[in-house]
Amino acid sequence: MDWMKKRNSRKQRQQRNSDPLAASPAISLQGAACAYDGQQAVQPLSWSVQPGEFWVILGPNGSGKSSLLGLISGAERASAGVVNVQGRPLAEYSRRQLARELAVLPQDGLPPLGITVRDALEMGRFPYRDRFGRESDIEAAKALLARIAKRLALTGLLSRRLDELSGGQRQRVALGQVMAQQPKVLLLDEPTAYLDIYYQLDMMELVQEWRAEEGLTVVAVLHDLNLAAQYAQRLLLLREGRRVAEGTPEEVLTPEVVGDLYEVMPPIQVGHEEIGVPQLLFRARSGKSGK
Ligand SMILES: Nc1ncnc2c1ncn2[C@@H]1O[C@H](COP(=O)(O)OP(=O)(O)OP(=O)(O)O)[C@@H](O)[C@H]1O
Repeated sequence: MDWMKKRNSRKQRQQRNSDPLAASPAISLQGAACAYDGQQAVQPLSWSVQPGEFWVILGPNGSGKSSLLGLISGAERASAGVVNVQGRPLAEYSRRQLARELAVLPQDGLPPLGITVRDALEMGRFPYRDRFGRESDIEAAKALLARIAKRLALTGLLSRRLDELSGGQRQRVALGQVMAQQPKVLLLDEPTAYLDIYYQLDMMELVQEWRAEEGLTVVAVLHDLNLAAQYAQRLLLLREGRRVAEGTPEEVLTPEVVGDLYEVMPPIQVGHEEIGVPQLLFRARSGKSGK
């Protein structure tokens, strides 16, 4: 029987090798740049994100983080180079095809519209509807939305209008909407910007769980370095549209690198006993607070 096992594993290897997507990064940039009216917001960048990885992009205001997400999502056209998603150049995707592969959760989530939570979740299914707005398997779609609502504790809110929800609840609905889209890659642009600590952790935990269960690839822009250190497997640090560092939180979030990047006093690094990742305490330039 050994020969059979060997033959099967050889066959599997060959199948993997002959499948051009099998070894593809989820996202790859080759010299990709973004410019507005000739001003470079992202300098030519080559960068790869492997399937299932959790990346966080960090950098000061105006360093090109959102522009980089825009390049990956196709919201911004590359002024140079190539962007591939799931092994295929962005330019080759139709809008619907891309929406099945990649979803974006913006900073302000969903606006406080008069539509219900149920409607908002259903809107996430747009890449799977035909031109008459029908799903090919209505029952499966209903079951999916019910699972998502349960998971996000939205079941009791399905008939509520978005303008009757808190900002934190609306951000949860926004996450539910992108979950309904069933993407393989999720881009998050400061998803916790307007949330209190409870909802910040809640949002990051939900994304982390989704990633762990379904092998989702995640790229998030965050301003909170300590939150980034807790969730990211890898960090990309930008300044003036250029990569200044890349690596694990332990490798990258050193007091020197962070102090230099944000032009602040090098923060005090404390090892968090429970979670085992570096956490940073910032201090005013004078070394005193409140002055
Ligand atoms: N639509 C636009 N038109 C012209 N310039 C733009 C546009 N969007 C961004 N920029 C410029 O590109 C540069 C990078 O901006 P970007 O928003 O990508 O930075 P960021 O790191 O996401 O900033 P922040 O942390 O403040 O959100 C900035 O100089 C900004 O002024």
